[in-house]
Amino acid sequence: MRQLSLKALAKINLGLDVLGKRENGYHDVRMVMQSVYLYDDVHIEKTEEEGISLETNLHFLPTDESNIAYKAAKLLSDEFHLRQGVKIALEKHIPVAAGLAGGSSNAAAVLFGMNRLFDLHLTQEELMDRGVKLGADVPYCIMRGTVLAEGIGEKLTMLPAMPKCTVLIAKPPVSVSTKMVYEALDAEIIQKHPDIDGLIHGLEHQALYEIAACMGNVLEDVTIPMYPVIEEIKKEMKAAGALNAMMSGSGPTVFGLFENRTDARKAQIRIREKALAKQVFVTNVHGVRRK
Ligand SMILES: C[C@](O)(CO)[C@H](O)COP(=O)(O)OP(=O)(O)OC[C@H]1O[C@@H](n2ccc(N)nc2=O)[C@H](O)[C@@H]1O
Ligand SMILES: Nc1ncnc2c1ncn2[C@@H]1O[C@H](COP(=O)(O)OP(=O)(O)OP(=O)(O)O)[C@@H](O)[C@H]1O
Repeated sequence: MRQLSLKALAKINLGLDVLGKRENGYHDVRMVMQSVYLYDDVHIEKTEEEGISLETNLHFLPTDESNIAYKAAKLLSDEFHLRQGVKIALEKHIPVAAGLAGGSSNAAAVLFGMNRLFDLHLTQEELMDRGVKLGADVPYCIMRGTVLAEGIGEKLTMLPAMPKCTVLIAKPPVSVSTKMVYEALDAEIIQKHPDIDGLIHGLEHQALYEIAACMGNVLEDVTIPMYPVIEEIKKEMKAAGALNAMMSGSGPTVFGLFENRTDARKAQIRIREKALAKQVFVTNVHGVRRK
């Protein structure tokens, strides 16, 4: 096999709680993660000449070592002293710096793809051990599906798959630094912890209303005061019939869960008309078939 084309899925956080802070600045989290059917296309090709080359359709993204997909390729290439090179093409659709793990998902796809192309025989767990060196969300992006993430996000437990529903995703035109959001959280007292156990209970009982009611993200307290547009988008989604709407990750993207695709479409149009966000996608949760 010389080349592979992979779908690097975006994630949303159905629940995001922060439990404490470590000496290295990272935070202990308890999160329920969910893959959605919004993805970047990642093409990976093995080349005869050594070295890594990367291209992308987004002119503002770096194509050197500072691209996390490049870092992923370098990590495996160095560790396994690969004699052949790799050519990566990223066709980005996932909004950037959005709280949707776009970069992490690209890195996960490169680790997964190179493991196949170069016959490295790494297990999923071994790939995830390498992934966490690149970013806290990368191990999850390798595992995908509905997952409880603990530790700094790398301790993963599979959960029952999210019941089918429509997900509306809206990224307002502001960019948020994850590092800055976590640092700003340190100056705050967390007012209300989300009900992660309630979310898990809802998933176990396939109870979409309970899941929606238990959604919560402590990082909203940091990001929403900075960007009130997030709250406005949440309100639009709820007014259009969303079971609930919330910020994903460190933001600024908002997602809403809908039982009805027509309502999600209506909300999409209103959000665009009111110029709250241009990047608005009607999509679905992505179930992952387990062996
Ligand atoms: C906000 C989330 O996306 C929710 O899924 C993740 O917790 C962040 O995952 P990520 O972007 O892959 O995180 P990394 O790239 O490893 O870290 C970016 C920055 O976020 C902060 N960070 C990240 C994860 C974590 N558990 N605690 C942290 O404090 C650190 O300051 C770090 O410098
Ligand atoms: N392959 C990549 N795709 C997107 N962004 C990348 C990539 N490589 C490096 N970056 C840089 O990483 C930063 C964060 O981008 P990304 O889209 O991964 O953020 P995010 O959606 O907030 O991720 P997370 O939810 O994991 O915090 C951007 O400023 C971008 O320039």
